[in-house]
Amino acid sequence: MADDGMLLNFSLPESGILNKPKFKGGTWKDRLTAKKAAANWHTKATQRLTGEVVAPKTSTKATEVNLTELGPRIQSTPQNLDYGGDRPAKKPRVSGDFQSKTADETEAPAFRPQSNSNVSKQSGEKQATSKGGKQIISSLFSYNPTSTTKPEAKSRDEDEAPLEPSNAPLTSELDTFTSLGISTTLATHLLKKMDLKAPTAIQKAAVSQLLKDDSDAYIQAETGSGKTLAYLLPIVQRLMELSANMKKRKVDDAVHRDSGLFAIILAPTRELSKQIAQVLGNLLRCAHWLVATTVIGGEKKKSEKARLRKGINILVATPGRLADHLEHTKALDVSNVRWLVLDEGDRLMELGFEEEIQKIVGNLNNRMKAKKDAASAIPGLPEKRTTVLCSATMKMDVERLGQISLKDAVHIRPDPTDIGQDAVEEKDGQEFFAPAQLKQSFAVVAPKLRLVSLISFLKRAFARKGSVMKAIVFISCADSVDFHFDILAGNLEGEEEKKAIEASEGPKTSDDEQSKKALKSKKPFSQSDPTKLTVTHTASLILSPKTHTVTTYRLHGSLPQALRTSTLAHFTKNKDPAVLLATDVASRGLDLPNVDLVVEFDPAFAREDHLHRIGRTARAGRDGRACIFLMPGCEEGYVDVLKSDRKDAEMGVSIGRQDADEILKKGLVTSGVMKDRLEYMEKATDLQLTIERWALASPARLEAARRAFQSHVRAYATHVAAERSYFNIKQLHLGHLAKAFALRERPSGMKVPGLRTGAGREDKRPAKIRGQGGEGKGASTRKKVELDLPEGADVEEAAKMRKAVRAREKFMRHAGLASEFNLG
Ligand SMILES: Nc1ncnc2c1ncn2[C@@H]1O[C@H](COP(=O)(O)OP(=O)(O)OP(=O)(O)O)[C@@H](O)[C@H]1O
Repeated sequence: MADDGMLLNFSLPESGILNKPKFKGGTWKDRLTAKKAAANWHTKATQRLTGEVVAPKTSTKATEVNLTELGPRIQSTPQNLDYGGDRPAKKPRVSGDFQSKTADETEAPAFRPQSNSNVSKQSGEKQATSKGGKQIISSLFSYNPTSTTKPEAKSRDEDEAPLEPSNAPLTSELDTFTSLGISTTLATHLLKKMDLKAPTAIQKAAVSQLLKDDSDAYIQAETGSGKTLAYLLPIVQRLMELSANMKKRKVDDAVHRDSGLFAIILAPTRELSKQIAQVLGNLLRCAHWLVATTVIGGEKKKSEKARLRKGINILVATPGRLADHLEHTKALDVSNVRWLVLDEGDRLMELGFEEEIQKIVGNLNNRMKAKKDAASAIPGLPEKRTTVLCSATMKMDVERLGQISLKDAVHIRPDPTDIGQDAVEEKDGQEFFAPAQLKQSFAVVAPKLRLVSLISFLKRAFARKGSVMKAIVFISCADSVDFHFDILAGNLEGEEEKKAIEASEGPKTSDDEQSKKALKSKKPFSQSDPTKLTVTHTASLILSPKTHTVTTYRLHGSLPQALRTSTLAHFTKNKDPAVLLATDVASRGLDLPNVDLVVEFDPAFAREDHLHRIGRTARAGRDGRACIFLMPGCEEGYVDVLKSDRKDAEMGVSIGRQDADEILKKGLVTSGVMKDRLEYMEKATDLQLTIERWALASPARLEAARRAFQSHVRAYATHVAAERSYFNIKQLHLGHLAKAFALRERPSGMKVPGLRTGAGREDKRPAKIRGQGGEGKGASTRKKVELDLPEGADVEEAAKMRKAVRAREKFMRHAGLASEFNLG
């Protein structure tokens, strides 16, 4: 089969499986090692077949590898993890150490499907020779750690009816927009032009409060509950009233673009800012004399300045860019600003925008005071400015941010009776949950099986047209997004590509071939090397079933802004099935239609981020599914965090659980009938080997795979301290993980030139200087990222958390993520 010499030993040896094989070839050391491995396997198989119980050893002696730039020494074999249960310290075997062997001469059973799959999983790792470099080719199904969790008896079934939604519009006849104080004109516009019949619970609470008085407010509600309109509606309503008053008093015709800037909305990402501006634009169609615009960077400042000069009433901005304009754009007069909204306030804080926000607030205060002194305020304009903070998740940072910009803020939350729930018992005021109707599950997948399991999972999800229209897969870093995009994009080149598709689907009929040909013709990029950053979407050969095409997309902060925008727009408009591979740039606030599945392939760095990620589905009362991939061992402890997402946990609603075996069977054995019980292993192995060969075939791809692996490990080291017991880098089996990046080399020897530093960013200056806000001079004065310290956290814990945040910040810069959040 393979030119890499991998032998898949599917048939039972004639001498019987319990007879010891003979060892030939290689050096005496290799023969001895192989003999020992086979003897060990032989003993275990005998014990199992004779019913003898083998007590698993819980620890393995770790072999340490020093992965450059990772900081702490990381062990290639994790501590305290049961990798096969009875294995002595494993010395990685390297194919280059062997002399060339024929398939017949290869003895250690790498992948040995037998009647007892447990036995096959205990079989030894296998090495093979390759022309040239040293390679480790391990079997996918051997030495995998065993899971520590069991499916719960009362788990929510996939096909079960969803629970009552908690973020849907209200259904009572009494709950109308007009009953909240919204004018008939605006309410009619909402109904007729935006198809919004009734407010959601948070809109009901926020609109009535913000129309009633000018107190600062903190709006907190689940993801997808309509918070954007919850703050936009009262602002637009108040401005429409102001305009009507001016007309009545004959002060002026009405409010127009030169009347002044009345409201500023700040958001942490450009994508979110654009989305808010779009909702606002739709709203303002019924008040065309009000003008809104965005200043978010990513385009020439000159054109932003020109728009500001023309006059605007509402501004949507990212903090860095706004601070910059406040300093350098004279035309920007903020003396009339009476509403300041900080959307995703906790994120703004977390990414170190505190200084910019302080600068902005200070500037607004000064200009407002100066204007008052000049007694030239517009009649009817509120005396004081209202600051509104909006987020689905609340942390200490947000409260700190509140202290600098919010005074005696009213905490606005949905009335529990409106969302069919009892009042939530608050623990330190920090309770936030996933939407009730969201079906959550977790997949326990060993590191080696991650890549094939992801492909299988997505194949299964998109198998039936209409079952999943759109999915988002969250990946920790941009390099890894690119690597997985290249694979899903079907960029496996010619024969290999065909083999991978066949491996994952079985042989094709001529009709199938035709449909695949049609798919191929859609491919817009070169087949030879990793796709260029200019390609962000393409038909996915590997995911597309015979009946329809699945398009794969990628999105991360290292892409040029114009491309980020066009990619999202394309994904949004695409009416056919599509999957978006994205970093956390897509986790906050984005309202992408028809997303019915979120996959957290890499768990989020913190629970709050996880809630925002899964909140991209199950929005505004619609159904949705979310699945998180966890590795066997300590990561499975994260299920407790998943349980804490649910208000209904006490009602016995549990989180569904899937195993890699199940995922592979469902995704790869598409005929529905397995030829034998181990067919899925064969298919998974073929798929994995094809991808490995594809990666090996080009130095550029290999480098991309290495880069992805290293960035992934770096990212892994940046989980918040509070969750590091689940995501413990010392427990990470780097060798096994490397396989999920199609690598056949030791992590310790890996050299990755040119790790991503934010390529594709328009602003190439260092993050420090970019921190000045675009046209900055000198070094940044940005403060260190502040922490989400729980009350009573001790000094040691605080230090740990600080370190984690710093590491995360450093990683973000390294991985080009800083630009995702416009840290400059
Ligand atoms: N009253 C309503 N009736 C029906 N749909 C609504 C209503 N209000 C908002 N929506 C829709 O709900 C979806 C989510 O709204 P929005 O993006 O404002 O949620 P959010 O609470 O800000 O979410 P996140 O926390 O993820 O940012 C949007 O598609 C929006 O059009």
